[in-house]
Amino acid sequence: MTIIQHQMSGNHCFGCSPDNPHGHHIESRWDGQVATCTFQPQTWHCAGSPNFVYGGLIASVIDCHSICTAIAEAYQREGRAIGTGDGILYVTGHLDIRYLAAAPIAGPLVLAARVTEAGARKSLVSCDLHVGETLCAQAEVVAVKVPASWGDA
Ligand SMILES: CCCCCCCCCCCCCCCC(=O)SCCNC(=O)CCNC(=O)[C@H](O)C(C)(C)COP(=O)(O)OP(=O)(O)OC[C@H]1O[C@@H](n2cnc3c(N)ncnc32)[C@H](O)[C@@H]1OP(=O)(O)O
Repeated sequence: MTIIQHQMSGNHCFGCSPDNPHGHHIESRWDGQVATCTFQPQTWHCAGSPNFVYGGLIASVIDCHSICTAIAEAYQREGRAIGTGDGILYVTGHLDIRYLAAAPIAGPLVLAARVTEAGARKSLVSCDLHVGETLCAQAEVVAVKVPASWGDA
């Protein structure tokens, strides 16, 4: 399965660049419809309780995974392999997360995202985050298309 982040160059993102030494290095696997991601939280990613994952970390991995899903789907819609030809870039316009159950720090966090609506300037992405059988968070993300030059600004 294609790892979205491995197909793109010039990515400095804290959440998903393979090259940011301080980042989360998430990897989003795209099957053409759904992108999945597994993230192993560390003990220091905890919330007030040492047993549960910090909500901001959950938002961070959902954000990156969802935007990369929007990017992958946009390349596919144009009939191009990810990262080929003129660059396609989306940013987060809106991130709406419902935290449904505390996520155990033992993890792993398992994310699944899909584009539910795609337009010329924006895509809507729906993302579920499970730990084991438990749906811990559910998000709706508005991904807004920006010029590729945004990545260099
Ligand atoms: C290719 C080169 C390689 C580069 C290297 C590779 C990198 C590869 C991986 C990167 C992965 C990064 C993953 C991390 C993602 C972040 O963390 S991005 C950082 C956080 N986000 C930001 O900083 C965005 C800041 N905001 C902005 O720049 C601008 O407000 C936006 C979001 C671009 C919108 O600009 P705008 O000119 O207002 O857009 P506008 O034309 O008015 O709206 C377009 C559409 O989006 C909708 N929209 C706009 N804003 C919103 C909003 N906030 N809520 C809802 N809808 C909205 C509008 O209603 C409109 O919809 P339609 O009318 O078309 O239906």
